[in-house]
Amino acid sequence: MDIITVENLQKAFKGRAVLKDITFSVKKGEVFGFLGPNGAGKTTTMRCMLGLLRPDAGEALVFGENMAVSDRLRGRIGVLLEKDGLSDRLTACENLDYYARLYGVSGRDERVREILEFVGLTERKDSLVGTFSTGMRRKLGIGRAILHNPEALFLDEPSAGLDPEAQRMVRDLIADLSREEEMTVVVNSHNLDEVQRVCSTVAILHDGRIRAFDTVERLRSGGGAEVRIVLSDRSSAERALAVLSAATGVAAVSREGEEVSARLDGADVPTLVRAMAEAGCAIEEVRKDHRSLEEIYLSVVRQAEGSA
Ligand SMILES: Nc1ncnc2c1ncn2[C@@H]1O[C@H](COP(=O)(O)OP(=O)(O)OP(=O)(O)O)[C@@H](O)[C@H]1O
Repeated sequence: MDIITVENLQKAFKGRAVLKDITFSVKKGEVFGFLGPNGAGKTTTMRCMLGLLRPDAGEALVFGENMAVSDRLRGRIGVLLEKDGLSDRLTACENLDYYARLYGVSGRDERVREILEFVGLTERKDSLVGTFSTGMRRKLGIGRAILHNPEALFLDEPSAGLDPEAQRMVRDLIADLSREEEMTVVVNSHNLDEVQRVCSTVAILHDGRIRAFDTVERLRSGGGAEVRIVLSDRSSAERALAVLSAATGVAAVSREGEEVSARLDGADVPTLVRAMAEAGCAIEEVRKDHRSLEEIYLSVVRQAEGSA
């Protein structure tokens, strides 16, 4: 079931087209990563989805409705934008309590305690938010966004400016929300490693258009996985090279000493390993690699720049 549908979205600021034609959808329970260079239009798209900005054409629907006109949807979504809505002059606990009242959360005290625990801030619950590090503040911001148990969560650059440990905590929080709460999560991000680790689906935005949109798994295995085989000796490697060259579904083969590499185009690894073993190759190690999301992102963006 699609929770979010964005269709042919267009938006210009002062006559400059920022979103030229944006179409994608997000299914229930997915963690969707929205990627793109600075200024590509990620935040603008998110603001259109949230009903904070009116598109010039096209539509962005959440739970089948336009958020700009359907206020009752607010309780079903959680949002953490660049401005996190937390007050420096209140403690972590008081901030959450304020929002719990605003959302009419039942069992307020218990829920605030639960959220503080979930984001790992129980020990700092009585500290003023103004004294928090960027990472602690971000965690509390995520806690604030999920306080009312939303079905869908929108995060704009959740790990920007965080050190690696805090980035990891944010990543783990997102993964937990998806796994344990089956929350649908939309993440705008520049952090390709984070997206590769937590997102199930991604869209790559460049110059106001979607240049790639697929599951992370399919994107990474598209364009051919590569298999590397280490043989025990050189004659085995030469034999393996001959077997792989003759096999169907192998796009390219090369050898370097005792190591043979093959780019796959339909062939599966167990069949190739069996064929090499039958030809008497002494195999030490077999490793299959997929392209990283970073490689895919860079090639998509470069291709888009080349065609612009
Ligand atoms: N309210 C506005 N008025 C004028 N221009 C705007 C407005 N909001 C965004 N823009 C412009 O639209 C473009 C896209 O901005 P947006 O913030 O959506 O990009 P982004 O992909 O989120 O970038 P970043 O990764 O840097 O956050 C930018 O050139 C920005 O200056």
